[in-house]
Amino acid sequence: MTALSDAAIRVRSALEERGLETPMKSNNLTADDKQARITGLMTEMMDVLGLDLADDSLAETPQRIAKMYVREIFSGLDYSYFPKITMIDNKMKVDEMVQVRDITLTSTCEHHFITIDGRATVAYIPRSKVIGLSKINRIVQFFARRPQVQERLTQQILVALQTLLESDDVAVSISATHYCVKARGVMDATSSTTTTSLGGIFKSRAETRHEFLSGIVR
Ligand SMILES: Nc1nc2c(ncn2[C@@H]2O[C@H](COP(=O)(O)OP(=O)(O)OP(=O)(O)O)[C@@H](O)[C@H]2O)c(=O)[nH]1
Ligand SMILES: [Zn+2]
Repeated sequence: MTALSDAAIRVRSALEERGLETPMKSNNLTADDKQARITGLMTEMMDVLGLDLADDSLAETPQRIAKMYVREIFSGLDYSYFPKITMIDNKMKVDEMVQVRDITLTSTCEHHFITIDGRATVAYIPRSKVIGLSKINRIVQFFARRPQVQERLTQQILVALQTLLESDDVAVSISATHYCVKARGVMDATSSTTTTSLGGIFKSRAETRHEFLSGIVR
């Protein structure tokens, strides 16, 4: 088992304290154990659906799905995948908003295990430290790689950045298409959902909120 980074530990406890951690029950399975178990379960599911697992195109699907869940689309359930975070002292005394727009966001709806496809915009006002820009995208990606509801995902990104930046002045907005809405059920192909989480000055000061929200192109 890989030791967790200090950043991962701090972010996890901040989410736990605020009741924002993804509901999980530890089962002490290693990643390999998880892949083996899911492979068996997917084999059974495909069998129940009446699919022929002897077919050369289907034969490896259970293994593929197990690997995809554990190592890719649900890897954010495991804090050993939390990105390495680079912080730089704010020697240049930046005190205006830093905004990263249109971060590609691909997640999975926890109600239907189907894709959520969207974009995130993240902003913060630097205090003593600035964060390496790509780390913002990586934090978004980490929390997106879980079964999610969009509201929790938005909050988790906010709290993770507040914790790392040691500042409340962070804002996150996500606009996304839920394939559980688009490709099944109500079958609405055009609607999208926007969720916003504002902290510190983004919540308390109308101009800052406006500056952030007006930069988001929908
Ligand atoms: N608030 C919220 N709801 C979500 C999200 N993703 C999916 N849902 C909704 O979760 C709800 C689950 O409702 P259910 O009635 O149990 O599921 P369902 O019978 O498949 O419902 P339909 O999707 O309406 O066919 C649906 O309304 C989904 O649209 C999300 O990120 N946030
Ligand atoms: Zn859904």
